[in-house]
Amino acid sequence: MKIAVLAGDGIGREVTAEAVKVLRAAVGRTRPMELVEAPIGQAGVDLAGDPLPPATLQAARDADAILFGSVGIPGDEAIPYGMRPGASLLRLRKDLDLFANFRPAFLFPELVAASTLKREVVEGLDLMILRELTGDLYFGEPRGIAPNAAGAMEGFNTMRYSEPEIERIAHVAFRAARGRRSKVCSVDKANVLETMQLWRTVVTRVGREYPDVELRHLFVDAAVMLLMKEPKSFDVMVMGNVFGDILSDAAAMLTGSIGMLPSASLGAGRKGLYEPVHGSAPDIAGRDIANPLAAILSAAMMLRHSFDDEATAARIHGAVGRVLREGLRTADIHGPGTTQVGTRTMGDAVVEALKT
Ligand SMILES: NC(=O)c1ccc[n+]([C@@H]2O[C@H](COP(=O)([O-])OP(=O)(O)OC[C@H]3O[C@@H](n4cnc5c(N)ncnc54)[C@H](O)[C@@H]3O)[C@@H](O)[C@H]2O)c1
Ligand SMILES: CC(C)[C@H](C(=O)O)[C@@H](O)C(=O)O
Ligand SMILES: [Mg+2]
Repeated sequence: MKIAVLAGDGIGREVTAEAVKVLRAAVGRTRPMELVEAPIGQAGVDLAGDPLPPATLQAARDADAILFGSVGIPGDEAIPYGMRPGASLLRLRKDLDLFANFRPAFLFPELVAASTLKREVVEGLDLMILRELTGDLYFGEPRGIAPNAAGAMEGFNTMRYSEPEIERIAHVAFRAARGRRSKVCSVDKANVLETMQLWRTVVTRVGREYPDVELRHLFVDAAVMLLMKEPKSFDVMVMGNVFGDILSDAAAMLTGSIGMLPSASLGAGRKGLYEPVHGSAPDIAGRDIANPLAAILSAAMMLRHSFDDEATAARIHGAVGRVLREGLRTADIHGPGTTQVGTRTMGDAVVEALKT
């Protein structure tokens, strides 16, 4: 198992350290594991003058899987695109053609009280947001800021999806649904945008190859509303890059905290990039208070998808559940009757729970 560890910036470093700790403890001596650490994001700029240094890209290409933390620094939205920490992650996803981003929103029973919604609305929640990750406004050309014909500065980005790009993510959605509750909800904005009109046409056509899977279409505005109103009515929700970015953070409120949401970015093969959905959280970085469970659960997804080790993945999931049952909580999910702990203590507790 060759794993590139790209911890990045801010709390990315703190939570990745805990994920690595848990990974080492869970895998133990059962398989040889080589961890290759490399800088990315602002850490890449500081060390090598590039948010994605060539050596880091090479380490990611050479690895069987990538464990990613988060990238970003305060005010980075003002940095030119190429040098912006976030651009490193986008380049990596594109270079490795990791087009299918699985963002499960699963509510641990112990965290029902931490959810923003009422118990009956969220109890037992288990939905999968599948976000297309290498197209859309994120990568469409032309893009930029330039003077327009009237001499005013104009910012522009292009929403683009080709038929093959939509087809491949649609197939992933229907196949994923077959292993779950056989329902796909495709989220678009076909009532306004041509790109999304094509999206709906292609998803509908691909859906005919999966007559056993129920297909429903929603416009993104209604989808967000229904996600909050009746989240348990969904199974797999498939959507483009931009809507997936937004809806997955919204889903965090159903599961108690963004610190609970892991993700897997996959391509055609077994290789994947695994990262918490959250960012570098500069507001809490360096204080040992970030929730490391999303990163730890991302490591479990890595074992499942890249190394076909369902048993160890399930052990990690079980250990997280046990720690929550014991009442341990980081600040973001802390409430009455629970014990607040820091990032490192939470990681240690998961390692301990693996032994029982
Ligand atoms: N995948 C990534 O690397 C990624 C994802 C999102 C944002 N970012 C970057 O991160 C930086 C900050 O962005 P943001 O503030 O919009 O989003 P963020 O996800 O970093 O933080 C949003 C809020 O959630 C909290 N939070 C996030 N993760 C948490 C955790 N594990 N435990 C407890 N609380 C947590 C933060 O304290 C903050 O209040 C920006 O530079 C942004 O571009 C990176
Ligand atoms: C940091 C940023 C580029 C990234 C995205 O928008 O994809 C993040 O928000 C995410 O959700 O992974
Ligand atoms: Mg995001």
